[in-house]
Amino acid sequence: METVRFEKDKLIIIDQTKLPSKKEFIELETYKDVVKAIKNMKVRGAPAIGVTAAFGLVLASKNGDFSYLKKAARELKQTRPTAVNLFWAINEVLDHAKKLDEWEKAVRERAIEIFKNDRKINEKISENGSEVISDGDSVLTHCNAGALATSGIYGTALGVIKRAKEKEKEITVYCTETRPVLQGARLTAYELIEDIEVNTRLIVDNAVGSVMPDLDKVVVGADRVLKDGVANKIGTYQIATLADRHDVDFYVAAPKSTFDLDKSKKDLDIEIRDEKEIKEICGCMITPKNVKAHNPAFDVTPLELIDGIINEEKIINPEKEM
Ligand SMILES: CSC[C@@H](O)[C@@H](O)C(=O)COP(=O)(O)O
Repeated sequence: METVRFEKDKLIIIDQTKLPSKKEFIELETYKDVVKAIKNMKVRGAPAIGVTAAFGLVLASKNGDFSYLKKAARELKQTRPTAVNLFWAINEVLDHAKKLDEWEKAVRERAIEIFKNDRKINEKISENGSEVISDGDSVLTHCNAGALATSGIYGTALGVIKRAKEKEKEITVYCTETRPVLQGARLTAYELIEDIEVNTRLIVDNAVGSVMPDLDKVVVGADRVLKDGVANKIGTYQIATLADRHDVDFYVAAPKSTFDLDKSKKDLDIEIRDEKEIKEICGCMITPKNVKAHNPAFDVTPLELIDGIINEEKIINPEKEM
């Protein structure tokens, strides 16, 4: 699954809004193209938007003017507010560029490094997380935290499942549709059956309570690990609450670049997306035209509902170690 690649001074991404019906790649030639692609969710998922923004800066650096690079960084930071990886990756590239005289070269070097490291980190998260999955487990995941949400190959939460499957553990994966953008129905279901080839059951979001008694584990990704909770796709908090009620272990898989432990829930800017995402399906209005919809894209799960946060180093017990 190739989410992002940088080739001949162009950024090539798979258009995630078209999946699974079309596997279409688009070429981004300027940082403005990258801004649009992130806003429109052609690329999405915390690590993937970080990596894409880093390459957006490479495209901006071709202009040769450092103030243009800083302008690009400001605009890229305004695309989506919640996932910290976006801000982390942009700051990493800028800091590296400031250190070297040949700043254009530095921008490119750091962006490529972030991309390559993300792949290695995903592999480590997947290996660490695969240890919590037992043979015969039924595991639920929400949204898409797979290869498509990262630089590729493993992903985070889906990487845990992929690695467990590689270790020949028999697993059944329940995946939620994840309204309103349907990352679960379109992207996770696709990765689970096409790439991971695991026994998969797609469920509507409202079915989580009904299947919870049959589950052994929940594994999700994260957009920001805060000192008092984990921000992830809207609906994660209610899944964690149900898991707690049914004594099902709830895990978050996320790289250290998703950690922002100086901030707490009250500091978080939760993205509110266009109400059209709720009111329309495939461009067709399904609600009364004038109804007001409220569309927060993320929620925060308090640490006491989380049994472990799996990163590239270890599995953290959030209540004891954070
Ligand atoms: C490894 S991806 C982790 C998260 O970014 C993922 O779970 C998620 O919430 C994605 O939201 P999205 O709105 O699709 O960007």
